[in-house]
Amino acid sequence: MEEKVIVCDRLAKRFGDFIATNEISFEVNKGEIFGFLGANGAGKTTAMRMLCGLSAPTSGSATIAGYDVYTETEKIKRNIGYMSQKFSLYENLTVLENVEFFGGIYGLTDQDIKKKTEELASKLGLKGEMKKLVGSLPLGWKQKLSFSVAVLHEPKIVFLDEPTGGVDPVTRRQFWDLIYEAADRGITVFVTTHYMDEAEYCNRISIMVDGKIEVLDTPGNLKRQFEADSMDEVFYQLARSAKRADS
Ligand SMILES: Nc1ncnc2c1ncn2[C@@H]1O[C@H](COP(=O)(O)OP(=O)(O)OP(=O)(O)O)[C@@H](O)[C@H]1O
Repeated sequence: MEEKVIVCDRLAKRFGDFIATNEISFEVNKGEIFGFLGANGAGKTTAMRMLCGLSAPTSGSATIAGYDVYTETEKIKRNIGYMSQKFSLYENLTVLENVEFFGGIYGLTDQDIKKKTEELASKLGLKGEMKKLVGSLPLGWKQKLSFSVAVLHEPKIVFLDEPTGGVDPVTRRQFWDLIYEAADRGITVFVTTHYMDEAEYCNRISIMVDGKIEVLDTPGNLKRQFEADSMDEVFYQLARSAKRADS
């Protein structure tokens, strides 16, 4: 049987009278790449914050790597990696200093950090750049580095919140090669994106509209269901029914 690393049942979050995430239910398997899509304001970030143990749900249940989102948030944090477009690396530290810093935060030994640093430098082709400030690197490199740092401690799940904003499809494709490698090692990838080429790369995707998950399936099945040639078309058909003002 497939190992379920995310199990979410009628998970909801209210802000006063407003229901940001409305009873969402789904499961994600070990090593799966799960795309979490929705228009602006659909409730993705709110849901992801609950799954990462950063915000208590109003109702429903969820376990992440077997740990409860109400009572075991510290254990959740130790077993996940997280990368977002907004928060990632320290721009005013060198590549090496960033890797050492996050390795330390994640509790890696000095020996592990050294080994991981060498692996990362060679895999990303950054051997000559380790002493450069992260701020001086092109955006695509920063994103790849940021992802590599988010999985430095081999977490069970890595959460990626719009990880590839602002780069071209070729650079996104290179980023996705890293995602596939991580998934092959058994790391589960939970990713939000607005780019439909990325949606096509996921094993399964859910699409949220106004706080609810409207559909959840493989990209191929969704295209068949909506008689669409692309995920763009599927997304458009669903998102145009959204009521929320900022969608
Ligand atoms: N702390 C809060 N208090 C009140 N309303 C909130 C709060 N956080 C989020 N919301 C509202 O909940 C809704 C969902 O927001 P959320 O950020 O989860 O959407 P999203 O799908 O991640 O959108 P985006 O793609 O723009 O990041 C929005 O209407 C937002 O204004």
